[in-house]
Amino acid sequence: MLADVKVSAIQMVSGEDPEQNLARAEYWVTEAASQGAQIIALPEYFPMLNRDERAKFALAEHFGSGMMQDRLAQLAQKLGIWLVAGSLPLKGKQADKVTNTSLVFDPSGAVAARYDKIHLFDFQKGDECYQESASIEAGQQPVCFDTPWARVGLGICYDLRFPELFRGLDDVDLLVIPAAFTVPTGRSHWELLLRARAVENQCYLMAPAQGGQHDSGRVTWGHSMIVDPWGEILGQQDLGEGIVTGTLSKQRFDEVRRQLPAWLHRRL
Ligand SMILES: O=C(O)CCC(=O)C(=O)O
Repeated sequence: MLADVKVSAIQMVSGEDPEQNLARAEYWVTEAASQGAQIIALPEYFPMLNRDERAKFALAEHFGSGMMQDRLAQLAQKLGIWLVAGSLPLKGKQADKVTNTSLVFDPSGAVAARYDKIHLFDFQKGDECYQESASIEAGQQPVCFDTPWARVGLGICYDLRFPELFRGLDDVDLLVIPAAFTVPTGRSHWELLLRARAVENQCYLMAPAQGGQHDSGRVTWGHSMIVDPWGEILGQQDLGEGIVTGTLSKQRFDEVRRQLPAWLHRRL
């Protein structure tokens, strides 16, 4: 179903102040829209990247109401774009957990999709230690949604390592994977995994990331990227805030699947 469309991945270096981060996100999304992007995606935890789990709980909203969701809906509506709002914490079913959720707003400001991160990042290497499973309620459902140009599948950060999640989606044209990768894993695996997911699914992939030194002391890998169905990198930003824009081309998409019909050769 793909039709040509411009898309943008926003890279951020979110600090601890949600108001400041939201304002930066609004600025960059507006900038991307002014460059003609119709589908714009923010990174994981764009409203706040913090080591303090309690701050995440304080920020979490109920699904369907709250300042962050209102601002994002208004932004999508004002600009007339599809906004994949990276991820933000929403209140979970369990009182002691939140979800790590990507909300998608359509140009009317309505929520077109909700994806809760399925695979939780528990990791220990040197100084870097994360235990997402202690505070995050895992999602259960793979999610994709349709825009007028493309069917889009969603994943968040660590999900990138689980190819079966994306293979299970219904023939998407574009994968959007907001992230905040660590430096050691990013250096070794980020580009490799992004390009592999694009090549094996023969689709476009856009990965908006956190990238740089954050107020909290955390450092993230960045390298936001747009990859085409052949695995070529259409654009990337190493570190710091900015926009990566690219055009999804129907001609290129069809050509890759025609020349190398691996998608058709799957043994389901
Ligand atoms: O998979 C990785 O290496 C990083 C994942 C991560 O940072 C996350 O899911 O928050």
